[in-house]
Amino acid sequence: MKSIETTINNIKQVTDIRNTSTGKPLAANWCKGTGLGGLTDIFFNYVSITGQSKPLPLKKAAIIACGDHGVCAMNVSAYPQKTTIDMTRNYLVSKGAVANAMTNFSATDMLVVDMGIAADMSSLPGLINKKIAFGTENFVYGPAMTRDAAVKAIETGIDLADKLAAKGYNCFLLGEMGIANTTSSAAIAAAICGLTAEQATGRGTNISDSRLKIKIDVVKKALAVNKPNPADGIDVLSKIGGFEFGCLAGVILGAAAHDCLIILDGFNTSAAALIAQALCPLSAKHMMPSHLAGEPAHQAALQKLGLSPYIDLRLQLSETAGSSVIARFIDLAVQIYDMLRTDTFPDADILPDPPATTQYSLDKDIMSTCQERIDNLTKPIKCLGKFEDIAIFLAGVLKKVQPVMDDVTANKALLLPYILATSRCLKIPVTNAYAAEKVGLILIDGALHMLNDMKTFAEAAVSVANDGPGAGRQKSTY
Ligand SMILES: O=C(O)c1ccc[n+]([C@@H]2O[C@H](COP(=O)([O-])O)[C@@H](O)[C@H]2O)c1
Ligand SMILES: Cc1cc2nc[nH]c2cc1C
Repeated sequence: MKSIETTINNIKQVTDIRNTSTGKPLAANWCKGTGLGGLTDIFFNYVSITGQSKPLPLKKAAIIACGDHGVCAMNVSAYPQKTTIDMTRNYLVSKGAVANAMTNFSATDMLVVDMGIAADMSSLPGLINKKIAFGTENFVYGPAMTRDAAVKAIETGIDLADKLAAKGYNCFLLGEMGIANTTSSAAIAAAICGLTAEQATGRGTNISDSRLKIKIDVVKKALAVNKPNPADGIDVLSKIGGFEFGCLAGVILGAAAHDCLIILDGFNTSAAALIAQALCPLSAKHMMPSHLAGEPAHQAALQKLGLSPYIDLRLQLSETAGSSVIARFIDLAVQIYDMLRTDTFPDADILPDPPATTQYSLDKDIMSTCQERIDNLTKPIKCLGKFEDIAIFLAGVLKKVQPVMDDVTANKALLLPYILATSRCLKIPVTNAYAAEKVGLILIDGALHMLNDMKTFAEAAVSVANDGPGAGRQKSTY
């Protein structure tokens, strides 16, 4: 197993390939296209990080690190701690979680790692057992883990990345599962970005106002009791972190040392990234952001990392939902690049701003049945924002609770204005009509993967919410 220090020593600076002699032909080919908006940055960040002179499609691995948190005892989540076990089973047995749907959507191989679930998981087939302890200590009273355990968690992630890079993976998507871990990530962001507990703490799994008050107080106490040193990533991780965050920080360092791309996801993956950056500032240059999550400190965390999100889908999760979208956009950008290089990119209109809209006739009953199903899929309620809106809209237009991509293709002429409008989730919109249609269809494909690949709480035997808007709405019998 490689040490943190050896790994860090192998991480190189990333330079924008457009400023190098290898990159000039790439830039010249790409410039033949017009109206490619945010795809331009996505494409050049990918090739710059991976140092490719002939851009290739991605070979993607998702690492879902799972761990429990002693701080769960403070009543800071909308779900019982057992949900960490339930969801880990769901990834591997029922295969009905967001991470299953999204890795299907982005053709990503998924690995699930037990870094510290508070139960014996040894009988679960497919689970990579790297358990460090049965959950962290409650960091309100003292450090979450020892310094040695923090180092071990990071080195576990480095080792996973080393092995995957040796198999040819060049892109890493990060995911995590751990009830109460947004209390940890809020504390990490507060410590490293210099935020108050109030600024850093959000609703996580969508907790009520009363739990949010408790959670803010818990973060305040954790910072006062532990006094993490923001300049020392291991100190921060050991005092207020989680085993899964250590693993993901290690994956980032290991992947960066192999010139691989790391695509961040929600707030929790940014907390892991802040730890990696504290250990090795250069590692942040190997990361690409995806979406802006609902947690209030996500913006500050991304800013500290020097990143600006490409999309806003109102997602509140780190289960590869945002990173899968960016992975699909990279694959699209590589296809477009190939067409530009070979002069086969179709002539396309430049769209007006804003694009044309259409009034659709919507079946409200079908939409509310679809909404109920989505609320009962194994995820915190309302955490998939725009994906949920897209699926419900399509159900209403196509008059089918669970439409599929073939239904969209069969009704493409009708749906085209909606498809083009959907493409506008990119912060720098694509105005080329050909590319905008592809971008819109990718988002629709993601939404329909969520709707059709995910299982309900009852089907996957996952615990439902006991607080916030999910309580009562999510049913263990649905
Ligand atoms: O990463 C995010 O942006 C994010 C935001 C809200 C919730 N989560 C997920 O919800 C769980 C933690 O939420 P909580 O309320 O239990 O702290 C954990 O399993 C995360 O994967 C993740
Ligand atoms: C509560 C909950 C938290 C999660 N975190 C990641 N996936 C999740 C799914 C559920 C259901």
